[in-house]
Amino acid sequence: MQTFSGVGVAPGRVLGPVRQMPKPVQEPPARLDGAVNIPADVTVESQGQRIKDAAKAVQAELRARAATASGEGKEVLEATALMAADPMLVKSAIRLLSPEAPGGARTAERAVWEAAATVADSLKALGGYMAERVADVLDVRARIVSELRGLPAPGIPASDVPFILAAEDLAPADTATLDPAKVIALITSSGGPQSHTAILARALGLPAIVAAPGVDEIGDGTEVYLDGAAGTITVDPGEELRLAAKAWANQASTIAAFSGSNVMADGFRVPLLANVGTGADAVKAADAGAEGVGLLRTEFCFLDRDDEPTVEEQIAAYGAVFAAFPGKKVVVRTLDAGADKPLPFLTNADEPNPALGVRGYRTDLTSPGVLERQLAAIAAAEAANQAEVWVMAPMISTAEEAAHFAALCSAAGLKTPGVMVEVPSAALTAASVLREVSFASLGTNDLTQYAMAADRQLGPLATLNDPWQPAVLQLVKLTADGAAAASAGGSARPVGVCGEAAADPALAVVLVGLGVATLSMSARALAAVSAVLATVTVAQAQQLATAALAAPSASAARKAVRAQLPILDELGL
Ligand SMILES: C=C(OP(=O)(O)O)C(=O)O
Ligand SMILES: [Mg+2]
Repeated sequence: MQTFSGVGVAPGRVLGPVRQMPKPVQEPPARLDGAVNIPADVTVESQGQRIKDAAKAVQAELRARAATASGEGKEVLEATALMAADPMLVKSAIRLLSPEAPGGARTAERAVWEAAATVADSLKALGGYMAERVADVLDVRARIVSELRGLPAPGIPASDVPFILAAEDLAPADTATLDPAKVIALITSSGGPQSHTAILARALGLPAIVAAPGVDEIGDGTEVYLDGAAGTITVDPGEELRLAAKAWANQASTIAAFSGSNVMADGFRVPLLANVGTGADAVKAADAGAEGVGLLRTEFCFLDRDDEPTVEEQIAAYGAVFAAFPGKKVVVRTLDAGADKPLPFLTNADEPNPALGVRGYRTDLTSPGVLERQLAAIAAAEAANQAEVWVMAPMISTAEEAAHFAALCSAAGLKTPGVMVEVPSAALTAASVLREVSFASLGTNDLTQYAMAADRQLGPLATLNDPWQPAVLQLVKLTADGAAAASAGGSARPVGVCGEAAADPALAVVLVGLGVATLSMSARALAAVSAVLATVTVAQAQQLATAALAAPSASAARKAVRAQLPILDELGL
């Protein structure tokens, strides 16, 4: 039995066939020249026919998928299918094959590439609804070029049977097309525990393993067993593992749904909130019992566009989230563009070191006005809804930045300003940072990458990029202690956690023991985290936190804490 190992980022034991995520389509070389001789049997006519056939094949494939889809997905597939055989696109591609075309003859692939780029540019220039179709044109282009090359279509593979999706890594945009009814687990050769694959897996409740070298080479259709807690993948599993997967499926359904009010064994309340990116996520989170939203990733509302959303568009997007939580807390994070979440209208793609670049709150330096307009939109959406809105800035490094952000919030009429603590300098100076604002939320994903100087997206660094690292836990403690000092004699400055650490039930116990007041996670994790917190008192959580802080390594900390929480094994977590 061949095995692969990586970093388990979402628990679960499942068995199924692997499907590989096709590699992104590469741009075809610019044009035919002396180096690429056209074989004698290749004529403009034969190339033109190839383009027509490829466009038709893509259309047929999309139509077939639309026939089995429903709702919004069906509409999108139908619209894309129409675009695939659009005579305008096919005709202008064929025109570019001719030696008389401006710039000379092109290969069929290149002609499609350029023709679609021209269509995309004109749609963009039209703006509004038309501009929103640009992504569809580029999707169709990638599909036709893949068809011409005889390669699998880009994007998450279509399949009639449930499968385990294997990839090098997944991008935030892949979220939209991933059907959790078909994809039963995720395995990637790259990415770390805080990568978007990991975040996506937890959001969808899918078992997942990242940073497992070689899994992007497993053949399509190969049956594998994976254990998301252990981080192992076994090819051609035997009967024993088949039974283990079955047992897990039975056990997983025994965790009680979250009641909507998280209480520890001694009656202490630690509100469990949800991380969301859109109004649809917020509705799901409210249904799952979330006590509010601890992180609204506003950039997730605008990932598919390259211009700044208007204030009206923003009001609608935030309002949809607020409407799902009347009377409850919703913490909005202002745009966190840059590094792993590039937004073309805010970030410079040529930065040599994007994680240390102009990202998050720092984009206010290079694109003044965007933050003020966003705060105005948040305030307007708040006025139109009943949610209790808190606002925080990502990537705050100093007390001065915190004070500036608080002043901007106050000018916009937003009463509860806060900061994300995800840069070690903010944790180290938490008392002065928190004197400037009303609350803090620990972004343990970035705090870990910056504390350990390990890019959160890099597979080989996944062991460093682990929020159980005692250095990260020290920074969490410093933040909680600093907030307590800033609050002394005045109003309380609560510290929450909204990084992925909060979704790990064992680590959630440690975080509470370190003084964290609220935990925010993907809605899928609420039930498991609540079930585990219900078995410990605050005093026990503090003892476990002390043990974790004293451990010599992340794995020793995890092991020491897990050994004291028998409920984890009982629930298969
Ligand atoms: C919650 C966080 O933000 P993001 O993952 O969106 O960077 C974090 O850094 O922990
Ligand atoms: Mg972050």
